[in-house]
Amino acid sequence: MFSKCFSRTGLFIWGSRMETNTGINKATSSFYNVESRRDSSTHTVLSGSNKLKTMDELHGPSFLTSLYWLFGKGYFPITHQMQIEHNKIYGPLWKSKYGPLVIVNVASADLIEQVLRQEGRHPVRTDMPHWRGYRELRKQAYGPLTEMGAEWQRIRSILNPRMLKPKHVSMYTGAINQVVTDFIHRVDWLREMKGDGVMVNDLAGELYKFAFEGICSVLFETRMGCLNEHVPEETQKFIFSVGEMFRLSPIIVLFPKSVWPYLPFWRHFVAVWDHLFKVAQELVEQKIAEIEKKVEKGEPIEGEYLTHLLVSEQMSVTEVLGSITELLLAGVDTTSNTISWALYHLAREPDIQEKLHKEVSSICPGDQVPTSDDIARMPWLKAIVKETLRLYPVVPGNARITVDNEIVVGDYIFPKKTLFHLCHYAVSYDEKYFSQPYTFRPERWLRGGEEKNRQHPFGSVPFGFGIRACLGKRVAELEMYLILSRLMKHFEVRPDPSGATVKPVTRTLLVPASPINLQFLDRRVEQDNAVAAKAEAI
Ligand code: HEM
Repeated sequence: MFSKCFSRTGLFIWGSRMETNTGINKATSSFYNVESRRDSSTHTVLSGSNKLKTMDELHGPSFLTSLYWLFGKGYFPITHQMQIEHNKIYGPLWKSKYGPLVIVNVASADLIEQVLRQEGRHPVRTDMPHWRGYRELRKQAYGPLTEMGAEWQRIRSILNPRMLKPKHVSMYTGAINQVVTDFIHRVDWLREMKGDGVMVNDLAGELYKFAFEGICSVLFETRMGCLNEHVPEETQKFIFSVGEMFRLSPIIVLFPKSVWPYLPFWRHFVAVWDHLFKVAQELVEQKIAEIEKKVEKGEPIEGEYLTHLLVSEQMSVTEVLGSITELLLAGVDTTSNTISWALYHLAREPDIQEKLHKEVSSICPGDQVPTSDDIARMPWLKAIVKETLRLYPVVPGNARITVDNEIVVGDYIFPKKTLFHLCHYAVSYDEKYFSQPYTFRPERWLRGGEEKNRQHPFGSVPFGFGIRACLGKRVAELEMYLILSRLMKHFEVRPDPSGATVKPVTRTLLVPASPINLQFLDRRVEQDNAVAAKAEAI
């Protein structure tokens, strides 16, 4: 039973696979001068002057030991931490057994680079049976997260340009800035109504609404009212459904597919997916109706993401719906949690916050609202986001599966269909790559700095790597930069006076284990008081 669960994925990794036409990836084979080929995974392979070991020679915890770690020692909700502990015990390459399934864990930047650089034409993370199972059940199309092979490549080639090309992404600045303005009003309202004039409780919960509103404004050019005083029920339900889907995913995969229909939480899992697709479908239908009206009236059809997808007719409406649903769900918890962690640290590190406030105020003085051009001149802001993602990579463990080729990683040769778990969280906290790894030090990311020059390019890759890397990277960055810079202009953020520290847990994604509550002190009042004091003095 456990083999299926862990095999198929998502217990603690997001995965994908490598494909090449030859047996052993060319780059690696020439590096290792691999001449003789593995004839069975149980024998050591002689390759030129190098002796490659096989997977059988790789050590690691047994099935029972792994179960003990997860459920006996309580690492199931903190599998990111288990990466660090196992790295200490077994070194940077070890295998974990779950019944007949074997996962190869990779916890060094060099070895992760080797795995990722051997990525084939159609990388796939994992087969995601539970997510794909829902789509099969409801006859829905796969999107970029769940599709594979040549079909995946086709979808990405359609979805990529308006998500990743800087000239397109910068066009979303106005829409996102309006959402930021509404978020600031909401912070004002929350402080007044619920926080004794300063506190905002459960910041991550509030930022989910921001992120949902933000991604909807990008995809649909529509406002959802998530940041109104009274949040629409549908929106609340959507955000709740995303959270439930991520929470249930690692539980569902514990069971073989054949028993899913009999599990009480499978019904709940299907219901939350139904809601995600329903919301996306309503938005897509609304857009189709808008376009049809314009066509009838002979008006030009202008618009960004969804309009372009529908008008270009490169995908069927069902395919558009499959992709839009996945973009929506990928766009909520990811950015919101990263912004929460950034603010959490800024509140605890007043010097870092002050430096950011100065940077933003000097580039955008007075009431000037930061734009994407302004952001390009804010290296401290960017360094803060990078450092936040190093300490809290939303995807703490990514993956790749070799599908139809053997590859060499380190001193080992791995057969096809090997599942590699890329332990990004462990690497982020490794002293080899980052000095004072547990300290929030954005300066390590500043260009020209000594530490930056020494950095390993695969030390922190929070958005993944290669052609299967995050589709929303540029939009996510723009959202995070625009909101953090504006919040800094308006507020000084201070920690929860109760002194509560917040730790992360892994629920597919890395999220805060408890609510992040922060004080937001109004800088506008301070500025007004300073002006008044100056006037009085004169
Ligand atoms: C802080 C924000 C975010 C982080 C850290 C993040 C991180 C990641 C990572 C690590 C992957 C896997 C990449 C790989 O396997 O190499 C991924 C995939 C993906 N992300 Fe993001 N993401 C973020 C925000 C977003 C947003 C806002 C969207 C939607 C607009 C999005 C959409 C996607 C999609 C669709 C994929 C699947 C791509 C594919 O398999 O082809 N992400 N993301």
